[in-house]
This record gives sequence, structure tokens and C-alpha cells, in this order.
Amino acid sequence: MTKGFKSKLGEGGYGCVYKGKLRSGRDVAVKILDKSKCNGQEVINEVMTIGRIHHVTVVRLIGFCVGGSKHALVYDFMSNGSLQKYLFSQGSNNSLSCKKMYYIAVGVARGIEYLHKGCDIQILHFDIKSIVSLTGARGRMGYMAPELFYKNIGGISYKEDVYSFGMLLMEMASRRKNVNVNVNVNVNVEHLSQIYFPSWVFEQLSLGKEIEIGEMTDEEKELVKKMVMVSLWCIQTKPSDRPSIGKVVEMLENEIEGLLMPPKPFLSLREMSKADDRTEMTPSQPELPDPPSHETSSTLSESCH
Ligand SMILES: Nc1ncnc2c1ncn2[C@@H]1O[C@H](COP(=O)(O)OP(=O)(O)OP(=O)(O)O)[C@@H](O)[C@H]1O
Repeated sequence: MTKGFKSKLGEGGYGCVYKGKLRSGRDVAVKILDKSKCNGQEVINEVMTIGRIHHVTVVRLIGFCVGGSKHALVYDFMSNGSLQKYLFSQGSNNSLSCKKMYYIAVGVARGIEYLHKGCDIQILHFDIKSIVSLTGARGRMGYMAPELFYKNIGGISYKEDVYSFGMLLMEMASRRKNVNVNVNVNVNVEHLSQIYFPSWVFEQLSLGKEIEIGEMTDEEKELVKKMVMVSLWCIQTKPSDRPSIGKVVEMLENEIEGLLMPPKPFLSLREMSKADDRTEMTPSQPELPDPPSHETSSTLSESCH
């Protein structure tokens, strides 16, 4: 089916993905699972769940293979590849328009809404979490919701996916990794080499300033602002302050005028730890990383020396 695993499409947390072809001629993506990470029963359980999922924005599982020398999952082939390729490629051939990025974001949110509504799985553990480390660079929050670190923040729930989506949405709006602080940015500021976008963007919005990322039309500015505001709602520290994913779809689709400015979320482990002293938050995992002492300032005014 894969012609001897000739064409590798990529690699994820569970193994490598290869391009294949069914006898019918249909193109497929074959994920060869790392046997040390999942046994046959786990694969069957996953298949029973994922196999029932059928939504236009969720990649379809069309077959599986267990019991032989390899465990494999077979999916519809997505000829455009992963979103990753388009996210951080401004100026290159893979660059997507702001509007397209917005439509993709709405599609992803609708896909999660379908999964939250239509499946009887309590927690989906949104895929993007499994490929990133516990936190982002320099103790900043990554895709994982803070309740996974601090149990007093709230129970684990569907809101965990909303948080992860919010972090992704922020990256889609800004076209840069939230956690990557060593990037050159051109957001109306010259000579700025270190910036943590979520903190900077919150400050801009609080000051009533515009969000400008390179050259943008007024329509694009409004779309970016909407994505950023919705994202800031999604990444609220307390799960109960985050909207449901259904509400997120609504917020993204409605006019920006109806959106309220969200409260400031905690955007670094340092901020979380400070709150920890005040509210007696308890780390839910013993190996909670210490906030690094060398952390640079995270806001624009502080990081611009
Ligand atoms: N159905 C598909 N069609 C085309 N390419 C795919 C498909 N599925 C995966 N790929 C490619 O293989 C790469 C790895 O995918 P995979 O699903 O294993 O990992 P992931 O989504 O990055 O993370 P995780 O292991 O957490 O699911 C993707 O980034 C993409 O480039």
C-alpha cells in the first residue's frame, strides 16, 4: 500500500506517516504506530472512537491494522499537508491570506465543536498538545491548559481543548509561534528582537491600540483583532472563564463590535507562581518546572531596551 514506505509525509508523537494508495486508486496516509507507545487493545479502542467521527473538518480514519508486526492507522490523504506548513511562512509560497487563515480557524473550531457535541468521550485531548512540551519557551504557557499544572484552577474538562485552540488561534492570527521569543518581528516596532506575542497583544488591546502585523488592509486588521480577542478569551486561566467551543464559533463568526475585552490571562509560569502565593494553587504534577530566573520581560515596553 505504501510501496515499501517510500514517501514519508511526516512524523508525530505516535510514529511516522507515509503516503499510500489503496487498490481502488484512492490516496491515503498511513500512520505506523510506535509499538512502545500503544498496544493492540489501545489501538482498537482508539479506532472504535475515531472511526465514528465523520465531519467535514476532521480527517477521516478509513482503516486500521493491528496484530501483525506493525500497528497502523489509515486516513484520507490531505493533499495540502498540515497547517504548520502555512502558519509560519509569511512571504513564502505557502503564505495564506488573512481571510483564508480566518476561515481555517472557524473550520477547526467547528470541528472541535462537532467532537465535543457528537462524541461520548469526556476529554478529547486535542492533538496539538501531545506534540509540544509541557510549557513553552522560558516558562511561558504552551498549548496545555493551566489546570493540567495546577489542580486548584479547575477540573479537567472540555475547556482544556478551548485553551489549546486559543493558543493555536493566537498563532494563526499572528503567524508566529507564541512560545518562540527569539524571532524578529515587524509589528510597527523597529529593532524589537524579543517579544512574547500574547502579552504584547493584550497590552496593545488594553491601551486601545491597533494590532498591525506587517501590511494589512482595514478588513484584515479587523479579522486579526477578532481572532486575537477570541483567543484571549479561550486562554483565560480559569476554565470557567473560557467560553464553550460553540460560543467560540459564534464569537468568530459574529461582528467584532459585540466582543468584550477579556481579562488578562496568566501568560507565564512566573505569573502563575505569583498567583500561586496569593491563592494557594497547588501544582497537580510533582515535576512542575520552576519559572526560569533569567526570563526576559514579556511585554513590549519592558522588552524594548
Ligand atoms: N491524513 C494526512 N494526509 C496528509 N499528511 C498527513 C496526514 N496525516 C498526517 N500527515 C502528515 O504527517 C505529519 C505527522 O502527523 P501525525 O498525525 O502523526 O502527527 P501530529 O498531528 O503532528 O501529532 P500527533 O502525533 O500528536 O497526532 C503531519 O504533520 C502531516 O505533515
